[in-house]
Amino acid sequence: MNFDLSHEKLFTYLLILCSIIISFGGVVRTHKTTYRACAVGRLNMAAAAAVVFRRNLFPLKLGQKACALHSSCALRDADPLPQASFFPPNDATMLPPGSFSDKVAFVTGGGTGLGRAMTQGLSQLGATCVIASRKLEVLQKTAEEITAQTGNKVFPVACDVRDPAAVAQCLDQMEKLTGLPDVVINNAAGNFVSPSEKLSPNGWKTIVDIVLNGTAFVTLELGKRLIRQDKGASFLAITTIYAESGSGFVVPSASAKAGVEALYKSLAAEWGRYGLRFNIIQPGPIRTKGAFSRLDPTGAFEKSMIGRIPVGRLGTPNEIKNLALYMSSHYATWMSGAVVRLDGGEYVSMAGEFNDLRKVSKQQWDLIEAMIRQTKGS
Ligand SMILES: CCCCCCCCC/C=C/C=C/C(=O)SCCNC(=O)CCNC(=O)[C@H](O)C(C)(C)COP(=O)(O)OP(=O)(O)OC[C@H]1O[C@@H](n2cnc3c(N)ncnc32)[C@H](O)[C@@H]1OP(=O)(O)O
Ligand SMILES: NC(=O)C1=CN([C@@H]2O[C@H](COP(=O)(O)OP(=O)(O)OC[C@H]3O[C@@H](n4cnc5c(N)ncnc54)[C@H](OP(=O)(O)O)[C@@H]3O)[C@@H](O)[C@H]2O)C=CC1
Repeated sequence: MNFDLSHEKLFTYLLILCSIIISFGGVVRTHKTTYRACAVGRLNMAAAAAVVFRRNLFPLKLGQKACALHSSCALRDADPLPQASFFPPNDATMLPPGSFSDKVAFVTGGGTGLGRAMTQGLSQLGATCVIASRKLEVLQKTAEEITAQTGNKVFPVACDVRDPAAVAQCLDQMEKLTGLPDVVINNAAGNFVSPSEKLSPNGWKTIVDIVLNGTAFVTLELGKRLIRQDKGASFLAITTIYAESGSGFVVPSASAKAGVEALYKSLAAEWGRYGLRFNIIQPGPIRTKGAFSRLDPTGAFEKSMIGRIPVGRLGTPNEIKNLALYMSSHYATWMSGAVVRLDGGEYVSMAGEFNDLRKVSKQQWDLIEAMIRQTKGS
């Protein structure tokens, strides 16, 4: 067997080994002060390991080395590309005030990240909102903050979307609080990067249960209730760009998100006759704690990811908010079965065979052109 252990790799493995040993120390010791010291040690070790891991994948220039060795720089956000200055995000709410007056909105995963941003926007434009997820404390805090900011009530309801009985109970609670919704946003999700050969059956099931079954339980239960009451509504699902292409290392999520898209397109065809619309947003990368802590925990991939986005930057939660509000509003009543990608061009940039030729310089193009012209008549 050929072991290629460069000094730097050896150092990385040693650091990871040290952090594991120190972690065990933290678990075994019970004295508070010692535990705290260990916890700090663990964090520093993890940060140092993250730095070295990142350096192995993307070697740094000389001037950056001092920063890389300092743990506070370890998980610094990657910079946007120069062209991003042409495309600044506009975080202002796009639709006119009152666009959701007298409307009720139900948002799963509305306590954090993109769900929170969409709830904030709906509430700002007049909606009464119900947000549902597992962590009641997180929901309560978000609900209080948004209600204080907009003056419109946001109700938190605890619900694990994997459990159909819990979903039914949550919707019972919602009916008592607000009545059935006019706007439904299926945003809750679970995900983590993992080589597929490391996935356990329960790892697979967990993601598929949250993303596909959870969306189906919420959508079918709400759909049946809305149909019974002869009430129209807009349903929106948040998927992702790799729902279409598939992606290695997030295979349960890719499979489940593709399922969600099939579910929504199918129901758009079947349930239009009941006054129900179904649409999908496929976001590209947007910095949220939930996503980045599970998809890029070391921070090693962010720079290369930004490098393949033609607009040169990540998206913002408010950009998704504005699109979601439009698609859920009375301005979009002719939109159903639509899949809208919002990703700064990342998807097409990854798909095109020749797109790496962006790296070719002007001089290199002159050379290439001359070589091609020389083939004339051959
Ligand atoms: C390249 C840079 C990327 C930067 C971002 C780019 C974005 C572009 C496109 C993005 C798409 C984004 C999609 C998203 O969905 S982001 C949303 C992320 N948010 C969340 O995931 C929030 C909710 N998540 C959770 O609660 C957990 O993470 C969870 C694991 C999904 C569920 O928690 P819980 O029910 O408590 O499950 P557990 O009991 O902890 O685990 C269940 C089984 O899963 C196994 N498992 C857990 N983590 C891992 C892992 N990292 N690797 C392998 N297996 C894992 C766990 O071991 C359990 O299985 P068992 O041991 O067999 O019982
Ligand atoms: N950020 C990004 O780059 C991208 C995100 N997306 C999609 O956007 C959506 C929001 O993600 P984002 O805001 O980034 O991440 P978050 O982790 O912040 O959001 C996920 C939400 O889902 C909730 N949730 C998870 N499991 C369950 C469950 N079993 N029952 C009920 N609620 C649950 C979580 O709340 P709780 O823990 O309280 O249950 C959380 O509020 C997701 O659908 C994600 O796939 C798509 C592409 C890119």
